[in-house]
Amino acid sequence: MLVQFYNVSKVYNNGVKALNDISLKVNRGEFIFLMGSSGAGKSTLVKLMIREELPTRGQIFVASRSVVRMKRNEVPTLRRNIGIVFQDFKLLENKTVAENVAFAMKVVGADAAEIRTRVPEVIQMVGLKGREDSFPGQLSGGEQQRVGIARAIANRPLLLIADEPTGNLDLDTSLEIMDLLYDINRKGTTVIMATHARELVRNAHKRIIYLDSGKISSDNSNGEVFS
Ligand SMILES: Nc1ncnc2c1ncn2[C@@H]1O[C@H](COP(=O)(O)OP(=O)(O)OP(=O)(O)O)[C@@H](O)[C@H]1O
Repeated sequence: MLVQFYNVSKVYNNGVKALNDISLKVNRGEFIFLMGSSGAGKSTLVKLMIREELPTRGQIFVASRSVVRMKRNEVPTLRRNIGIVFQDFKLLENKTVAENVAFAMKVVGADAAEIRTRVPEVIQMVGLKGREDSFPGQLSGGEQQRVGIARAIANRPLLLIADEPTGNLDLDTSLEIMDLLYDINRKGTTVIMATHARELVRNAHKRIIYLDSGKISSDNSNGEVFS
């Protein structure tokens, strides 16, 4: 078991109840779509997993460690085990493709030799060989998201969280990004992808968790899309 939520609720300081008694388990190796309308609580669920927010009630475990009881000095280890891909890429514009990936490794304390071998490896994996020295501004949206994915997997995370990763991309490019995420999942990384894109989820035959007003309204392993 990689992620466990037990009766988790989150009430923000302004009184908004973003999550209401959520329980869920994620096995190692799963690929999960997280769906639900705007405000349903998807981002809150993600923030709790990476301990950017703490729950108001309930327990959360990631890789058997309690995220709630975790000491401050254990948070970097948690975050190293989780790679995150953002809708708006969040690349460093004044760094090249290779430097963006290398930087993500440097900040978690990887040594120079490790960085030298791993950076070309992940760049190749995401299909950007030959673009190492390009800057983000010289790349298409799809290519920029590939850099975002390369950076997220550079430290070999147990879990990859993609928050609306295709939100800024056209359908063809989105499908290419999906193939890349499936490929990463096949190689063993657990993937949780929050999305509104029904056309990507439909026929994917992956587990879909629907949130509705802070509750899980369905959790379907067959990958059936409900209206
Ligand atoms: N930091 C915060 N402080 C107060 N309320 C918040 C905060 N973050 C989120 N909320 C509220 O919590 C609820 C759930 O928001 P959340 O961002 O988790 O939804 P979401 O499903 O990710 O939405 P979207 O699809 O638009 O990203 C919303 O009502 C939102 O306004």
